[in-house]
Amino acid sequence: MSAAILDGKALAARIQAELTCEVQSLQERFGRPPGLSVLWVGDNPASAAYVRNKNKSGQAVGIDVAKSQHLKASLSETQLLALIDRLNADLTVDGILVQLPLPEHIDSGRVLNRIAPEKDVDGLHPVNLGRLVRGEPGLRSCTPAGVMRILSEAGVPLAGKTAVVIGRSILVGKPVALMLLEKDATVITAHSRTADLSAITQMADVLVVAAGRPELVTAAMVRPGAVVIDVGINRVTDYEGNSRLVGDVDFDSVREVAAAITPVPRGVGPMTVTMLLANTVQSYKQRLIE
Ligand SMILES: Nc1nc(=O)c2c([nH]1)NC[C@@H]1CN(c3ccc(C(=O)N[C@@H](CCC(=O)O)C(=O)O)cc3)C=[N+]21
Ligand SMILES: [Mg+2]
Repeated sequence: MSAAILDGKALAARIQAELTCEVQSLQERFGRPPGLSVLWVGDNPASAAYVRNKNKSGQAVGIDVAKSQHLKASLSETQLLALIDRLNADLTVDGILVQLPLPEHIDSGRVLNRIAPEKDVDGLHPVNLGRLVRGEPGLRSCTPAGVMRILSEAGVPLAGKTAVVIGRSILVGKPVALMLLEKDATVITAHSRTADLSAITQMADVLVVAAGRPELVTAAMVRPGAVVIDVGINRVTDYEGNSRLVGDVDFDSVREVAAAITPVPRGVGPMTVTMLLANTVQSYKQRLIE
């Protein structure tokens, strides 16, 4: 048996087409497009492609990304906080995203706390994370939201199922575990200190892998018929010196045992970007009403 491939890129394209129509009609009704400012500080090479995708896709659906900025690595924390204050006060900006990681000399917690919660399209402000914990509506982090959308579009049942999340980051592991719990899954969070990871992962009906370790999950760790969502994105160089992207899941072996699996690239990554755009539109509409 070979798993169904959950095509995140195709789903992303479909949702972005819907967003394009919606943005067009919002623009006509309210006289301005939704605005998104992506702030990229320094030159972390991994961030370049992601930031480019966010701005390019934003523009493609009609979101105004003119206030996105690439800032020099020597920018002080004080300068970054002052910039966020200006964007918070700017009525044409509906969404602010500070690309992580930030340079060492900047405290990312303090920066994320400064973003107005109603413009926090990354869903990382304590207010939005608190709303998630409490099961209240609010802006939800993009990668976890993308994972949940892939599962719902594929019709994967969650209530009463065992979901295992590998990884406990604030960007992915913790919020996705809460979202799975909200859908009545029995959720286990495994991480780098978990004893006998394989025994835990073999329990999973749904396995979400956000460990940040290339091809950590092999076929022997996966229960036959499980649904596997690979959040990892790692650039590796093979013995011939060729560079390629791999996930945290050994795709070629796991696809032989899983019922369904997301590829890397073209899996979760494009959905992360799409959920960012959806959050920006949500924030725009919310801010119009309030
Ligand atoms: N504040 C913040 N919010 C984030 O959401 C955030 C972040 N920081 N830091 C880094 C991670 C990573 N991330 C991705 C975005 C797009 C792709 C993406 O477009 N991937 C494509 C192409 C990948 C490629 O070709 O390099 C794919 O998987 O098919 C992947 C990963 C957002 N992140
Ligand atoms: Mg860890």
